[in-house]
Amino acid sequence: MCGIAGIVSNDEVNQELYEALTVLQHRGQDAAGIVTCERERLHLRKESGLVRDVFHTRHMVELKGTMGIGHVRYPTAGCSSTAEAQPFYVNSPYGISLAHNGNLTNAARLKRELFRQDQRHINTDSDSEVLLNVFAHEMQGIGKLRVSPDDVFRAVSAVHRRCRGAYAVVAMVTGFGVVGFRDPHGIRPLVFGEREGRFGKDYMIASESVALDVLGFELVRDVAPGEAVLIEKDGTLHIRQCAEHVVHSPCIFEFVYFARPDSIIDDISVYKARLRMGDKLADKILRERPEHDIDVVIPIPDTSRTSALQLANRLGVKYSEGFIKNRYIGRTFIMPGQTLRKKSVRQKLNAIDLEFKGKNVLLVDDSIVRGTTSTQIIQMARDAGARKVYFASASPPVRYPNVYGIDMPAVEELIAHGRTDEQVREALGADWLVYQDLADLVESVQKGNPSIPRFDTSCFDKDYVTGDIDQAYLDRLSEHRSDHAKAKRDAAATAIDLYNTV
Ligand SMILES: O=P(O)(O)OC[C@H]1O[C@H](OP(=O)(O)OP(=O)(O)O)[C@H](O)[C@@H]1O
Ligand SMILES: NC(=O)CC[C@H](N)C(=O)O
Ligand SMILES: [Mg+2]
Repeated sequence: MCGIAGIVSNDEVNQELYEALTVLQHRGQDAAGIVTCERERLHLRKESGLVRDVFHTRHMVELKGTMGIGHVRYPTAGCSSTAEAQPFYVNSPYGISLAHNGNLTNAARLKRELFRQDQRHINTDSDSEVLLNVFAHEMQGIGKLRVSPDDVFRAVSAVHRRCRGAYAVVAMVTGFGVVGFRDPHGIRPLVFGEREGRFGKDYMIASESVALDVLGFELVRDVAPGEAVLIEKDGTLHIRQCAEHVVHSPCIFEFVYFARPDSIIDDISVYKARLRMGDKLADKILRERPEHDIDVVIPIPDTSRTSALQLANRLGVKYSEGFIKNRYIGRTFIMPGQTLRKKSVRQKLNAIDLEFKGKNVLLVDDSIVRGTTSTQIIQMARDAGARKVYFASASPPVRYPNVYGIDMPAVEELIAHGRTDEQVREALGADWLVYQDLADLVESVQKGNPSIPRFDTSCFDKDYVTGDIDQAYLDRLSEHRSDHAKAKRDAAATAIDLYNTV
């Protein structure tokens, strides 16, 4: 999952883009980048690392201009090399830069097409570079010196015809404006907002509404699936639906784990959705074990806190913060490589023994994916003296790869793949394991906006909303992106790119 942001303002945007990326850091910890436009000149800084490590004062002063876009990356294609940090840039036509959240499912075919038909060179294995070049090629077709909003919208329509998969995008056309668009399924989130600037309106497009809140922008609404929102450099706003067929089906995992609870996605409060997940899970526990002997409910910080609290309330059982999280360690699930993820869980979480000693504890997490967190946490609860360790997951078992921008490519890495719930319980070492039912999860989220017809739930049920995923695709994905394959590729990667401020 990546975070993207774009701002067109009356004032310099460097500091605000930096702040926006900091607020979106939970969506990507691997690399960060900002490109700004000062009249006809672009300024770029991107590098591997967290936002606070990538941008130093010397970079910030160079990032001049009143419009720009930014990106925080969590790789789901290609490798972790700095060469694949975003925004990407092509000089022709017009000088276009682009930041992408999601994952194209037909990137390999498009890459061949771009080379053979469009005579374009793609220098990395990133699907986002492919996406930029498709967009650029369609803009090339305009064949005019000056771009108009119609031209940009036509190019976005062509992107929708050629690209498959998930893409929430901000792109900047040098000297012209910033455009945000979302794939026709609206798999990844994208919102826009406005604010009264010094000489007129300022606009911002971002992955999550929390970035608008923090920067003082008023949320206007979500960018609709297939829609494009274009802000010209003078602040003129244009909006157009650019897709022919739209089936809104956002990724449900955003609500389970990725998004911040204080964000509103597709008119659904992530916080409230998580509270409802807690309610539903409590109801299931009461159904399955009306005579349960749980003494205390303990969340696994951070993400499960919201649903765990509600679950405890509903059960009428004490809630306790028995694990303390080191605030300087990031999210472990989106770290690259299993060795680092494993080590980081222990560095990140520590138990307060007295909350466990002699008690039957119910540990609650939002999800169990590889089982890295839950296996260690259960052991820590036992080491802290718990009598019984029960485990509840606010989402169903993750059994299938995600192909839309979450890096879970290889089924053999998923602890629930090929295992019954009982076998997972055994593998985790828990005394009891309860998973949320998929129908309950969907209901928890959908209740916030019943007009959304469906959600992408593919990692739970193998039903891929774009309809273009078969077993051969999943096999190729697993071969290319398993932890093992990635480690090999990352070691070999080199950086060749546009001049990068150092
Ligand atoms: O089964 P796993 O492969 O371990 O993945 C699932 C865990 O990873 C995530 O936590 P993470 O530490 O990434 O972030 P958080 O602090 O937001 O909970 C998620 O909240 C689960 O705790
Ligand atoms: N998580 C994402 O959205 C990743 C975007 C893009 N596929 C990349 O790997 O850089
Ligand atoms: Mg967690």
